[in-house]
Amino acid sequence: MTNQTTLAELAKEATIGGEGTTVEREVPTIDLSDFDSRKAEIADALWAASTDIGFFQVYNHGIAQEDIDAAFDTAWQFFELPREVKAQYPMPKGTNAGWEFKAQVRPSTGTPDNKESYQITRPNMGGLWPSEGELPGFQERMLRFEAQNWQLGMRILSCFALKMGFEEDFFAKAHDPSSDQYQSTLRLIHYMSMENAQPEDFKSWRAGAHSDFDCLTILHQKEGEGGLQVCPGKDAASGQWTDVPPRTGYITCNIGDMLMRWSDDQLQSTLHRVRMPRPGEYMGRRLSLPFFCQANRDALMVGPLGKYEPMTAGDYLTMRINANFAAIKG
Ligand SMILES: O=C(O)CCC(=O)C(=O)O
Ligand SMILES: [Fe+2]
Repeated sequence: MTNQTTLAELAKEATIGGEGTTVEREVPTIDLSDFDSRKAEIADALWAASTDIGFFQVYNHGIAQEDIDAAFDTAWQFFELPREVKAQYPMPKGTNAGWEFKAQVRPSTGTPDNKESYQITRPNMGGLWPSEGELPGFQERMLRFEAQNWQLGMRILSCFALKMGFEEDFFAKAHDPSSDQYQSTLRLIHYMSMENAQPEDFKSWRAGAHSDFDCLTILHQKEGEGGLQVCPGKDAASGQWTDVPPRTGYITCNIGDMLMRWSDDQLQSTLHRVRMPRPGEYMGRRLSLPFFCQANRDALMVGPLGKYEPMTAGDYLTMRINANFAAIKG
């Protein structure tokens, strides 16, 4: 069962690398204001969006816009550091920590994404923080932003817990940041400017089609820096993609493979990608800040309907990463 699932997930990615067509679809927007008193209603809306398209945007989400803007500014300060400085903090293989440059190859495309990224996974940051001299305040600001995202992620996951018949703090316990088993990740991404690019450069992808491995992704984007497209499950074979334009005040969220399995395939992990800008669109650099809620390595995934064998989140991720790697090599 386990291996079949992995192969099915990979087969889904490998057949979906083409351009496809663009269609309009509605991505639900969900108001999180008065969260505690409106929780049942919010949980219904989150569940409806996530059992259907697997993507939604939240507003009145509790993270101050100035904190999001400051996180983007700080991320840009990092990417502007000289290459030799960033190269001191390379991502160790098989981890989600440190800096990589055009190194993430997707099975769907077989080519590296046209981006650089820096990832923060709390327990794995030894030797990977830029020094205070190189970038003052970076570590402190980014850890604070990571915690704000964790908070929002756990609020949303508490609604899924409610719907799945678990205790409301079930997922917060499974994503405990004080444990050395913690593996949730804040990623800073810089997609390079295409202002002086050659026509053939536009044939690659900013991020090739993929589904996320995690439970839930909280994705910060900047208005005017679009490109994210989604392709919901039942339409994946038809290659019909839908633009999700970023809007100030809204945070885009999506279900990942881990929560799809954990929910016995009730919640949908949906293919998505970041396309290149088209003629007439903004050609400059694009930044995004996704936070991946990945349950701690020792968290045991047992679905409410018992569809799959119990498995730890650590084993699940290792299985996915190895299968991805094999698919790329094959
Ligand atoms: O940059 C984006 O908008 C999406 C990034 C993404 O899908 C990912 O890093 O998994
Ligand atoms: Fe993604």
